[in-house]
Amino acid sequence: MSTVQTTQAGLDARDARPEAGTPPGPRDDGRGGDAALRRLLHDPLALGAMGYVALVVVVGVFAPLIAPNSPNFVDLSQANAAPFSDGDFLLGGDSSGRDVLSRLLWATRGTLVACVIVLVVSTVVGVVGGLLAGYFRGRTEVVASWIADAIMALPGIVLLIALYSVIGPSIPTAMAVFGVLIAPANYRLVRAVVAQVRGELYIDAAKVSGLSDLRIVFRHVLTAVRAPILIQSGYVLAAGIGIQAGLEFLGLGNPSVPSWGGVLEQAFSAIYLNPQGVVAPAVLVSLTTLAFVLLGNALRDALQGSGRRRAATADRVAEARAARAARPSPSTAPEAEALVTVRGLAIGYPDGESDVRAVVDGVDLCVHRGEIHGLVGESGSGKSQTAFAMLGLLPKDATVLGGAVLFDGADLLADPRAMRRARGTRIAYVPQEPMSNLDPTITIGRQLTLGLRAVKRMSKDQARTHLLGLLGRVGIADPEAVFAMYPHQISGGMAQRVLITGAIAGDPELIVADEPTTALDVTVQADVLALLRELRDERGLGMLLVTHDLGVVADICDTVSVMRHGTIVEHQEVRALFAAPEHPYTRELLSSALDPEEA
Ligand SMILES: Nc1ncnc2c1ncn2[C@@H]1O[C@H](COP(=O)(O)OP(=O)(O)OP(=O)(O)O)[C@@H](O)[C@H]1O
Repeated sequence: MSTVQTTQAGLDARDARPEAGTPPGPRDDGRGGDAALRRLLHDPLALGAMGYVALVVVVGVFAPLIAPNSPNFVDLSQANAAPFSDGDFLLGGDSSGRDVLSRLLWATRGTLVACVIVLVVSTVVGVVGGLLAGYFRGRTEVVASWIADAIMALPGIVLLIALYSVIGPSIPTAMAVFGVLIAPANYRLVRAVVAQVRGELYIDAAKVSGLSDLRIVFRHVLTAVRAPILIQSGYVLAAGIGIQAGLEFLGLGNPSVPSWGGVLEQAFSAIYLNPQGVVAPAVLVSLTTLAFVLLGNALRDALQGSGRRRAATADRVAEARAARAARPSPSTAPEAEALVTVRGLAIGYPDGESDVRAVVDGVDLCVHRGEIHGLVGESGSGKSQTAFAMLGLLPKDATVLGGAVLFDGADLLADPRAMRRARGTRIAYVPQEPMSNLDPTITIGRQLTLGLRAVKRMSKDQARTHLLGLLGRVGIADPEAVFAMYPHQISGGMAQRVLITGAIAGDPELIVADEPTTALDVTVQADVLALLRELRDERGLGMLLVTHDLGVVADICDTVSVMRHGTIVEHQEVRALFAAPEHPYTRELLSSALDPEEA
């Protein structure tokens, strides 16, 4: 593999891609940028790297004023003089008697120009290509990807040497060509981000509002690639320094123009006469490359959230937990005869740089056998987070700040093994979006069988017979046919019945259903609710039903907890709640449900 290919592979591997699912751009508001800058300015390595790069730039710009001599000034008495010897030249002289320090200072300009050329060419070619390919897809993407693959297949260093024979010693041209050679790294990065952003609903909304493709690309899509490209730039600059110094070292530069690689090559030729001579140019090239790599890393950490940030958040989590533990604690005993009891549940998420925001704060509730308990409240009140905590399905960045989920004598939050044992067999889940919870690549029968056999010892045939019976029970007219179908071949209502089949297949005692009818049309909603009620009656199941719909609560629930801003404001039997709501928020909720104009 050539040097350029190696560099390119390195650029790809270092991968400045945003974390999966979170293209930074569209979510970057001004505050995000400010927070990233603050993080950068608090990172000592980043500060050191930025300080060093700033120094190099200043030296490059003011080289004529700073350098003690002109780069081609000769003092033969200083030929091959060692650095810091008694002569006039601080870093000694090269084999022609020229001042090494002055040559290095003057060469900084050429190096900076070379870096800018590589950066501009690789960014313009890569970003434009990636934007076009990722946004328009189809033939544009096929052609652009073919060109990118072809460029990546070129033996870069050989090409640059061959170029020398055609254009002569022109480092700017060679660096422009090098920019094109590494542009595919930017192209791939941008194309991947754009392909992801393109599917977002706000892009569809922009199209519908009549914005032209060009404006959508510049206003919405380009912002999404800003951060990854910025991160990649550090690595591109580092690669540019290495390649420029390499070409000069091979003697492919203009000998009359001073360069770091040229000084290194001269020192290397005279290594037996003046071994220390190689140190200064080698250190300069290495330090500058290192500074750009560190800057790239620091930008990545600052823009994507760093370990320091996580550590700071961990401190705040510990503080929040300690503060909660210090409060007078409610009972930690399970409710008498309850199937599951939630006590003082508190869940937090990182907020800003180092804070933790509680989104569920001291929730108490319980569900008995044969009871359907509704958890109702406005959007964002913390209903789903409560349900996810009971299932051990909280997202990675969520933190349990306190509380317990007591089930069969164990606290499922404190005992992950008990949670694993209970989930799928004794506690099951019915999700909101039936279609997105079925794997489109395998048949309904296969995924139901896989799920069932993961929790129950059964042969494939036994599982099939059991599942076909259940599919019939949940109202699927032709279970055999549906068993062999893929998810896209069935309707949303059927998909929800399939998921309910999966939930009851392990014979659970508790079902947690998160808005199980929200994604369905009204008649199918009624059928699914009736099915859940029948299953409760038949099997004596306990059910926690998360919903924002008071109609659903009135239709199916026995008891209800009303949630607002992460806490339960009222707990009642359903009839009592509708007849005499106690909390002002419940009254507000009921009146807006009865009067849709107000809602
Ligand atoms: N991954 C996350 N990171 C940060 N905050 C989150 C995350 N997931 C949820 N939240 C926050 O937690 C709060 C409660 O969310 P939750 O999904 O439980 O609301 P909900 O009551 O179920 O509402 P909805 O019916 O709209 O889903 C919200 O303020 C939400 O912004």
